[in-house]
Parts: sequence; structure tokens; C-alpha cells
Amino acid sequence: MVSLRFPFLFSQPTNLPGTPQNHHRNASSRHFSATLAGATGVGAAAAAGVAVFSQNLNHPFLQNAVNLLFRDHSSPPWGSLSLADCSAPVVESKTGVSFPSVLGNSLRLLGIGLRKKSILGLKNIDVYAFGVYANGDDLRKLLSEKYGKLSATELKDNKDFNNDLMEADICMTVRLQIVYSKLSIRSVRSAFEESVGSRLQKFGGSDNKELLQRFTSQFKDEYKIPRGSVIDLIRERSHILKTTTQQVSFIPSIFSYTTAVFASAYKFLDLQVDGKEVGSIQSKLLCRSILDLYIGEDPFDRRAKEDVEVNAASFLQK
Ligand SMILES: CCCCCCCCCCCC(=O)O
Repeated sequence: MVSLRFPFLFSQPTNLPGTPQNHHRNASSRHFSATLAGATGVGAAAAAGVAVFSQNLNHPFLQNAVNLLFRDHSSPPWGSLSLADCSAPVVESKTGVSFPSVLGNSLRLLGIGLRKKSILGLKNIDVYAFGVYANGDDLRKLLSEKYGKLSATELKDNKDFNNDLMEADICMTVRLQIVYSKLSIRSVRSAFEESVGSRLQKFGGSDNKELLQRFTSQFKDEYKIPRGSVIDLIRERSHILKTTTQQVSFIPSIFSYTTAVFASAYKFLDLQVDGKEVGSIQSKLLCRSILDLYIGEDPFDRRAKEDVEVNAASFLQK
């Protein structure tokens, strides 16, 4: 059986019908089940709340909210995930942010990590958690002939394999989930200018200002990026980089809760999700430059890069 490696210890599955099982290094899902169980019998409003809440649990923002509410910092940070139970979301241990193990039926989660940034060289902030996904069939089709005979250990830190992952026509997505609460769209643009700009220069030379400008100008002033927002950087077939965002906003709850059980959760029941395509650009260089931030030579989170390599390798040996 193919085994995916992730740096977490996973919890027991919840028993909520329709609720994704959380691969989690802590006891949050158990707490959450107990909370819901305790709520039965508190009236129709609460029951309706449970129904809406369970439906919304598929949304990353709500999963993250639950994770943050019930996070337990005492569990050890290591674990492993096999494909047998890979339908469960995986939780980034420091932030409690949750990543679905499969995106849109075909993209498989290969690794997750944390992007930190230092502000004025004084303090390090956690800006977003990220998950790297790839289409398993593409991996097999495009890379197994060349690398299928090598073990995952041999493929970890293998420069050719790493390059091919970034350059081949493999559908991949990097999902960013914002954890820093004071992010302006201007700082998003300038962070991309700096990080993607340096990669465009590295791989394409200095004549790529226009490409960088086309990419960063997609992030228009009207977008808001509150904590919990999701940005998907999607490499589609033929090296098209599609960028989408999911912003969240709240409207007043129509439910009136008679119990404190949902006091901390009710505000999520009327969550509105606004999924938008920010733009699409066809450029192999741009796709490669974006991926390089996460799985290239000098990645934001080295551990995440290693996980991606090892887990991508496991698809080739099937
Ligand atoms: C105050 C820090 C601002 C950092 C904003 C980063 C937002 C997304 C940028 C994505 C690319 C990158 O991580 O460099």
C-alpha cells in the first residue's frame, strides 16, 4: 500500500454523519463530537444549528475555526497517513488550519507547511498555512517511467525529480490559508512582487517585469483578505496559472440560541463564502516560479518540501 508521510499525529475520526474525519494531532474532533452530543435535546433551534453546522464543516474556514477553538498543544508532532484513510483532512499543527486531503476529486494533498515572515527584522509572524496538491495520475503518467524504480528516500532531495515536479505538465495546486489577521491586499501584492519576482529573475532573467506586473495586478484593491481567507494557486494543464480566492464574511445569525453550547460556534453558521477567480495567466515560467517558493531549492518550509517529494514519489511506485 502506498503510504503518505505527514508531520502530524492524527486523532480518532468523529462520528458525525457527513462530517469529514480530521487527521489531527490533537483531541479537537473528539471534543467537538462531545459538544454536539451534549447539545441534543436543547431544542429545535439548536438541532437546526447542528444541521447547518455539519453541512458547513466541509468548508476549510469552518474546519479551521473548530480546530482553533479546541486545539490541544500537548500532542507530539509526528504521525503518518496511509492512502486507506486519506479522505480525512489534515491539520497544520501550529495554526490549527485544516486541509482537505483531496481537492476537486483528483488533486491529492502531498504536504503542508507554514509561511512565516519577519517584520522589520524584529519579529516573525505566521502569515499563512499552505498545502501542496498534485494530480496522482499526472504524476504517474509523466514521471513514473523516469523515476518509478527509485525509492522515496532516493527521490527526496533528488534535484532532477524536484525540477521535473515543477516543470512537467502536472496539474498542481498550492492552497494558501491566511492566518495573519492584519493582511492588506497591498501587502499581498508586495509579498508576491518580492518572492515571485526573485524567482522570475532566477529562472527567466531580468526581462520579466511585465509578467510579474500582470500577476500581481490580479490582486485588486477591492479584495479583502481576512484571517481564514483561502487563495488557490492552480497550475492547470499547459502551464496555465489560475488564481482563485475564497473570502469569508458574516451575516447576522437567524438562529437564537438558548444554550451556551454553541456560543462560540454560532457565528460560523451563517458563514458566506465568496469564491472568485482572480485571473489566469499562461506561463510556464510563472508556474515554475510559484512552485519554487514551496518546493524549490530555498522553500518557505523545508519540511513541507520534503513531504511533497516523498509523497509524490509514493505515487510513482504503484
Ligand atoms: C506582513 C506580511 C505580509 C505577507 C503577505 C503574504 C501574502 C501572500 C503572498 C504569497 C507569496 C509569499 O508568501 O511570498
